[in-house]
Amino acid sequence: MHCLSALRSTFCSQLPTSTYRMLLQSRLTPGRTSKRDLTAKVRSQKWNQNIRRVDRRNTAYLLRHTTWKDLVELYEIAKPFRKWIFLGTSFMVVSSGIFLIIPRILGKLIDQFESNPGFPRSDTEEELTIKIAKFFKQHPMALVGLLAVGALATAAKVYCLQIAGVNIVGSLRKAVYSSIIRQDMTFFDKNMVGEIGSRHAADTVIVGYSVSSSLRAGVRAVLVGVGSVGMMLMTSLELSTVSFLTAPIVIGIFKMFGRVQQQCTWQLQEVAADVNQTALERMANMKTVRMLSAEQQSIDEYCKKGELVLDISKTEALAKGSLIGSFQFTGYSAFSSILFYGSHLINTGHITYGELSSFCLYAVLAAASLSNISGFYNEVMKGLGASSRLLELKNSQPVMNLNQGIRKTDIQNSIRFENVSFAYAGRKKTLDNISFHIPRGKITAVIGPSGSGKSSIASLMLRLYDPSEGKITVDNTDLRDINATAWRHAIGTVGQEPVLFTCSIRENILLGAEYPERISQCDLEEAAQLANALDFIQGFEYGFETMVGEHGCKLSGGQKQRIAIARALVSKPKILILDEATSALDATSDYLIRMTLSNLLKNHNLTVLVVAHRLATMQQADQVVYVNRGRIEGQGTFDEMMKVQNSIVEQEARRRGIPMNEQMSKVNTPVAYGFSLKF
Ligand SMILES: Nc1ncnc2c1ncn2[C@@H]1O[C@H](COP(=O)(O)OP(=O)(O)OP(=O)(O)O)[C@@H](O)[C@H]1O
Repeated sequence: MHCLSALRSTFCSQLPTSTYRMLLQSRLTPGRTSKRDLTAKVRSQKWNQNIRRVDRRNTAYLLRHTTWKDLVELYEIAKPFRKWIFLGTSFMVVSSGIFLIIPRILGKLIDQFESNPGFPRSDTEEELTIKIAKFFKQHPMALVGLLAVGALATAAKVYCLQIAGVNIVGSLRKAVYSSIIRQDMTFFDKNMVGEIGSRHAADTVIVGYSVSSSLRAGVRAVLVGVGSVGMMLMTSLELSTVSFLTAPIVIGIFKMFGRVQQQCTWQLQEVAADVNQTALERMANMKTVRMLSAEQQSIDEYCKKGELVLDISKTEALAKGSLIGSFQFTGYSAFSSILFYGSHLINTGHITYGELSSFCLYAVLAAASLSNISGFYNEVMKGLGASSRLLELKNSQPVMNLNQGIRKTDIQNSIRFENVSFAYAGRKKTLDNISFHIPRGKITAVIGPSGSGKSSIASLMLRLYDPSEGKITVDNTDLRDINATAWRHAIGTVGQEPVLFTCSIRENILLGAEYPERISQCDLEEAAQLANALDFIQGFEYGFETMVGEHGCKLSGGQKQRIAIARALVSKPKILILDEATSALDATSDYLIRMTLSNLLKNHNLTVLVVAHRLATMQQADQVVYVNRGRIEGQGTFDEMMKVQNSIVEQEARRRGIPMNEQMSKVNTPVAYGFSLKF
């Protein structure tokens, strides 16, 4: 459970995957119709009237995706644990065998104790069970011993199959998580992280339940069911015929109500994932909900979706109730018929009291098995549906292989964007035929209005996405041919908003290292010192071991930012990508961060791409690239850009409402950094 909740929190914390990818924790489907769409359609319909139609769609979807290939694949995952499965099944055969023979022996014992006129009917009836019954009559403790062996075999069976189940689900969960974390960024653009997370968590629980409890109960039910029916036939053919007459009725009832129940259960899983997603999203962004006073709105939305769950649950409960009620009616009717007809057979000397008793016990066992088999069928189908979705996630192949290609960790000359165009999935071109170069050891500032494509350029340089057209080269090697993992490790990245994970400061900083185990305390402190973070970290009671809270909520904005900078620097990268934040920090934090980066850029001969929002940053750059609506509209040094009539830099300043002369005069004072522009 602990592991599960950890996974759930990993998934559902809604941390941007691009950040995670940038930090290269990827060491470790193409999108389909969103379930949200399905839910929206379902909501817009009157459930009680249309449930069959909607459910069929869903069932069709699930069954279409449940193939024998899935079973084969599940078997492959289960293969390493076949020893446990074999042991468990063997113990199951032993325990089922013992408990199947007991009613027959008890029947014979009853006949031995009773002065039964029909017992034994002939010498040939000195069958094995009679001999065993006689033995147990003389040695009653042996019967207790046999029962104890049966119980021990049952306990061993449960243990072995549970271990097998837990291991199989663990392997499946790991495989699916590894696959999700390696997907292309497009996958996360198309799919809602909360929904994938809750599906991953919920589906693995369902598969886990199916392969451990349900499968165990199901196989036992089949064994006991077949055995009981066999024993019923052996005990009395006439009574068996009466009992089996009820079978078509039971099957009919199961078909009628069982299917509706099954469909409702599947539908519930879909809707529950959506409700879960809504709740998690709001809870993860509580500050924003509070600031917008959107509490009531959030509750209303949650309740609205909850009503849908209630609607489906009502139908499910009705089907379930009808199923159980009908089973009970049929069962008791069949049992009464057996007793009536059985007493008639005793009177006519066809069977003995003991045989009627055995038969009744076997009939109860058979009925219980039938009910367990139907439950087993439901659970297995549910498990197959869930596993097919998990396998779909597991087998989804990302276009970009993270660990293939040339390992490049530095540049000799430059990075070049050559006629690069790029569009996000389902969007128009974000970047349109852009060409520029980022020389080694120089600072390149990309400027431009909001939404013009600056951060997208940074994403392409990090190889979070590949260009749709044109190419990016690193010393004449196409970036597509370069090992993405190694390349990203070579680049220190500070994003627009600092993203911290729910762990200690040390762990957050080490996320930036390719080999965290090789980073010494000295390296860690050096990175923190460079990022101007060492003083405040050492001021905390637990220093580097201080937990930062969810999304770093226990730290100030400036502290988060500086830890993010330390994380970018801990591996001593030669290339830096800095995306200036557009929201304001307090002037002092802003100044500290600015000075930190300024010193870093001056003294470390780094190749830097900075998405700049402030003039001070632009002024520090060796070249400035102006992007507007996805096109490059100006390029040159800061001074060159300033000389241009109605210069772009001036336009930028004016657009931001900053008088040029005032801005330039204050460029090196703390006040200059307080107006909004920062890393
Ligand atoms: N993951 C995404 N999926 C789809 N569209 C996206 C995605 N990220 C950005 N966009 C779109 O691409 C365009 C450029 O976005 P980008 O973030 O590169 O702009 P920007 O210049 O960095 O903006 P800002 O200065 O406001 O940060 C915008 O229209 C944006 O809506």
